[in-house]
Amino acid sequence: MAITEVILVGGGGHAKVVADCLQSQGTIVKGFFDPHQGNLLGLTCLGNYQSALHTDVPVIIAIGDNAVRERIARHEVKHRYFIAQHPSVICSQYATIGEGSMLLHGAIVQAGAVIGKHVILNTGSQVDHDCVIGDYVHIAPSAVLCGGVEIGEGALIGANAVVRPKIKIGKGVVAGAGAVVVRDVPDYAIIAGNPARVLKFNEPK
Ligand SMILES: CC(=O)SCCNC(=O)CCNC(=O)[C@H](O)C(C)(C)COP(=O)(O)OP(=O)(O)OC[C@H]1O[C@@H](n2cnc3c(N)ncnc32)[C@H](O)[C@@H]1OP(=O)(O)O
Repeated sequence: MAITEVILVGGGGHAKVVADCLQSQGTIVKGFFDPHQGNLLGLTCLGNYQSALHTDVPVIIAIGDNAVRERIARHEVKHRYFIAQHPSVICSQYATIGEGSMLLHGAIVQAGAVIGKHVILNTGSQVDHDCVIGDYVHIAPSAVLCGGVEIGEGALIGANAVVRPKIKIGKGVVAGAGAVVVRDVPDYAIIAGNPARVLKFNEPK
């Protein structure tokens, strides 16, 4: 089997988890691009984000911040994007996964789910049947999306949140850690609690 090489864009905490995930799936992480040139599991820093424009090795934008990940994907880096999928992930053969997405340790994706581009399905998150997840979304650790949930572009579903079946969550929404989402959520709302209520709204992009 051919050994795949990948380069990460980003060198923070999320990149650390993604690098570990990639190595666990047998992929060689050649290094990372990061303006801060931090220490990432002993990997080689290859320069800042601009340097990433010049690589032809497949890339993953391993940055947890949805807006930054989107900005880099849209404007700065034009690449072949790789999908990270830890060996512990359970992903239905009837699900589709967009380029650049990261399915981290223990995530579960069920039949009929459609996952967009550059999405993070973080540790132990669950995306059940027929969910539709927009580009640049982050489903945080242990969050649970019941069947048929729709999540708009760039939303963050916080750690351990639960979303009831067939709920529609707008773009740019932030659902707080532990939120229990029982009704549809408008674009850019920040919600929290059980049942989740709107705290305020983010500025639309
Ligand atoms: C690997 C990883 O680390 S992935 C990381 C994933 N990230 C997360 O899960 C974090 C998600 N973010 C949150 O939960 C945040 O607390 C947010 C977005 C809900 C709110 O953040 P902020 O806008 O900064 O609000 P702030 O902290 O000022 O709190 C505002 C009020 O909401 C309450 N509140 C904040 N978060 C929550 C929450 N998760 N559940 C219930 N209430 C909350 C606060 O107690 C406060 O109440 P008060 O006004 O009565 O004092």
